Amino acid sequence: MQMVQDPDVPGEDEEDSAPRPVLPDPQWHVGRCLGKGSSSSVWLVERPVDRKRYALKVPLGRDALSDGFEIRRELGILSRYRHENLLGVEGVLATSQGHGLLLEYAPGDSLARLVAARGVLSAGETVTVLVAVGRALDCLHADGAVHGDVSPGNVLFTANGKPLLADFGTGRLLAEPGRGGTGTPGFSAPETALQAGEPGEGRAGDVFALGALGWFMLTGRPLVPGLRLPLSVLLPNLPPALRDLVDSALEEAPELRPAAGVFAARVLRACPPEPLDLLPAVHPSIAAELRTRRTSPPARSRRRRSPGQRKARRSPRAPWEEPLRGTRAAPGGSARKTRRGAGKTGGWLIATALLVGATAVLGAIAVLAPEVLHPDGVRSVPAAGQVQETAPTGPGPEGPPRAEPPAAQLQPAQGESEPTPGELAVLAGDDPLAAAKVLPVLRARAFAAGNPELLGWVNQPGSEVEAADLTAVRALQERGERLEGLTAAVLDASAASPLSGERVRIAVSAELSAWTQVRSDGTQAADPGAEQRQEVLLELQRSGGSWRIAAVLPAAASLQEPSVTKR
Ligand SMILES: Nc1ncnc2c1ncn2[C@@H]1O[C@H](COP(=O)(O)OP(=O)(O)OP(=O)(O)O)[C@@H](O)[C@H]1O
Repeated sequence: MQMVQDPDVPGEDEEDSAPRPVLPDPQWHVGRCLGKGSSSSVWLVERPVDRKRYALKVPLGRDALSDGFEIRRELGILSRYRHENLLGVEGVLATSQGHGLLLEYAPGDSLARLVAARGVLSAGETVTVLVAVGRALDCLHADGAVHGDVSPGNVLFTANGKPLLADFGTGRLLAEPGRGGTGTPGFSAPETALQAGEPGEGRAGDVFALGALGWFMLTGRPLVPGLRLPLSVLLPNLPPALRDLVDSALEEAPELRPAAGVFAARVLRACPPEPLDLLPAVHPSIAAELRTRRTSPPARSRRRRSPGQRKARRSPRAPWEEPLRGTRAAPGGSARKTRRGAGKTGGWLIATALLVGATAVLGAIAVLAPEVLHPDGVRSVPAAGQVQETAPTGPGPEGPPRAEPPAAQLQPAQGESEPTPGELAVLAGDDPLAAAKVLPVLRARAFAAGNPELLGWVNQPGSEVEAADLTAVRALQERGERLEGLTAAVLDASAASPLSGERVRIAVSAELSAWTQVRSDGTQAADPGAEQRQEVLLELQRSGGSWRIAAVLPAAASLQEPSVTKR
């Protein structure tokens, strides 16, 4: 399985290198390091007298959080925001490294670590996270507050698999003075840098980040801003309603994005939520505590139900809202344990869950992202009523892609596999502005033909944009599909950095035509894509005597030099 290395996930060594805080108050015991961010390390602390566990977030620089009075005042404000999907802020503790924030402990670790350990999540698991984070944001937005850094490192899980949105306000408390609030690359809205400091405007930015979170969970990668392809290309088996909702949250225009609460409610209706399989990501000492692993495949009763019963089932609930297995409602509404209650779940549950959980995860990956399971080989995804032959692709992780089309009908038409001599001359020339006008055209042609070979001329080897494009075009190629009619026209290209040197930035205004996603037999495979106008910043790199795209950034990134920075 392809592991995704996320910048939010600290390695073991990195965590070990964080200085262990000493607490003057003897009633606290400091345990293992839970994680390390850019400005703080987080430690498990326990109060042996009542065995209560918390997470203690301590600044990495001693100067931060030195003013205990100011911190307590701010915490007073933060503690106004209470929601079941917001990580609780419990208080302040003096440590050898300044004041630390006492937080609710989330044993299930972070979404960043989960995706790094497992790769893509299933549609149902994605729904579980999106609904929770959407509801937490709705709570903040209703009070005029904005989170500002919704990202996988800031989504944590309880042992029940309930997602908790973390770092609301506390990130700001611990950050060094002068560090901006532009969010995390891949999760910040195109307009974020432009709107910094404008109160109220950030709500749509939070919704964009929520959509980017959905993209991240479903594809296993952060969004590459700019010329983004629709999810229908990458994940044709995704429930269309969920796909459309994620796309709607990622709309370029903030006013077109839904409100967080509306988004959460619609996502919950779009696809049944599933409990998260957290086991691969948690610390070994936590495995026995987890209550989230699936003990059976998503249940579908074969019994016929009356229309009334069907209606009752249709009211969707997030998994953490359901009564735990082994509990039933006692008279008076409270839940009490049955003979197979909590604490007796033991080895059989773990063993069954390991087996079923692993199968479910692999199944989800096979359906949603076959390239994750078969990075170098074609796994055919038959269209409705069709059986396709499979054939191996070439290896080619480095340099121009060498994937071979699996069947004769997938061969690109003459002239679609290479740039024209005129285009080649521009790419090899001295004018990056001219190259910036050709590269998006070639890129669109690669998608129109379902031909990854062309991308070897377009994207810088080893770049994120190359990986994302190859994944998408190979997915199309495997299915024998193409985006018929897709063309790109660059309306304007202007320098966003000095044009001397081997790496330059060009602001590009491009228009993508409408297209139809068609199978090799000409039938339509997904809803047609609409024409779109996009403003992006292309980072071009000249290597091997030719200009290629090294990164695609939101247009707003031109305001930040040298690249988008994380708060
Ligand atoms: N309450 C918690 N319970 C369990 N683990 C936690 C908790 N808070 C943080 N962690 C772990 O520590 C990691 C780092 O925490 P966090 O991201 O809050 O630090 P940070 O300094 O704010 O990071 P950044 O500024 O880079 O966003 C998290 O990704 C998570 O793995």
